[in-house]
Amino acid sequence: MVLMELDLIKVHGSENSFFILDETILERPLTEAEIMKVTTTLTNRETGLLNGADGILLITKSSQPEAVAKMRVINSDGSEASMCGNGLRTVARYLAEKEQLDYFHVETMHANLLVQKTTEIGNDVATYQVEISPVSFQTSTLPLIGKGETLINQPFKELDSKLLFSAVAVPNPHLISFVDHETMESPLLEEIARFVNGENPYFIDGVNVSFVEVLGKDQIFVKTYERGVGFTNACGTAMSASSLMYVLLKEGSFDQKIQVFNPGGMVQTIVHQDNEDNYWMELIGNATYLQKITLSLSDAQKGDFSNSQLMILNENDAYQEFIKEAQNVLKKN
Ligand SMILES: N[C@@H](CCC[C@H](N)C(=O)O)C(=O)O
Repeated sequence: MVLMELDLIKVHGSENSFFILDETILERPLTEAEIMKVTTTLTNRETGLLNGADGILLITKSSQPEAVAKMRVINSDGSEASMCGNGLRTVARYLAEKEQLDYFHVETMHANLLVQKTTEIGNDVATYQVEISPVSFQTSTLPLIGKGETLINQPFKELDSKLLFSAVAVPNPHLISFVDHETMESPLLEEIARFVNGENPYFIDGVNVSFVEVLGKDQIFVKTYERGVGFTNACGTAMSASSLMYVLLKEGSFDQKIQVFNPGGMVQTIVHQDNEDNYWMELIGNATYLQKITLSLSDAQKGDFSNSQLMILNENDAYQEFIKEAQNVLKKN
């Protein structure tokens, strides 16, 4: 029997890390069971490939005439998410280079999103700009049960007695609270996130939970505990949703660049509102390749990486340099 080979690229967007797996170049599509097994095995932080990752970004054929391909997002626990902002930047780069395009649509679970190559955010840092939409404040879209039609900057006493929370789908579900520095550093985010991602009566499908600290005019810091993963260095949809809340609730403005710092670096966002009162965001940041890996499907499922072929790419030094400079700018302000 001929073994089916998988070509993977380990990538990161703000150190939110993934394996890109292009199913369109395989001999046959993977079964759902294979996708689940490969994801949980490769991404495991202790036993996975190259210290694991936060998920798999699966590229499949699109059924939509305007889209170049479809991106599926599989969290490290094997659950499927509707969107991934940091991941979409890296998929945009992969498809841009494969198809020789600079500006195109990628199909995601709920929308075809516009992506484009853009001016480098730092020296030699491949940078992509992606659309984050559709946005909904209807609690039924997250879903969030028992808290009315919307929850925007309101108390949620079952989670905390003092904080105010906003629930927004972009379209994956986010729960956001603006906090002070001391609260940001406390164990509260993890406690709340574990509760709403375990058996609970409110978020029956779980939710990504973020604390946001305002650092200055158009500068925020966002830390996220992701549904299906746990703490990640950054979550692109969370940073976009947090930017929207910053514009709606704090001193941010529409159509203005916001710098969003996160434990893995920094991105830029722009929040827009159209004539029909719909919101959408642009997320701008790195799309960094770390390694290219070839291994058989059966080894990927077994977690045997001894026969895998590895090519290390030298892009991360430029990214680390960019982070150093971004943090210096922050210190000076
Ligand atoms: N890290 C991603 C979001 C990935 C999906 C999320 N864990 C979910 O289940 O909704 C991002 O950059 O947006």
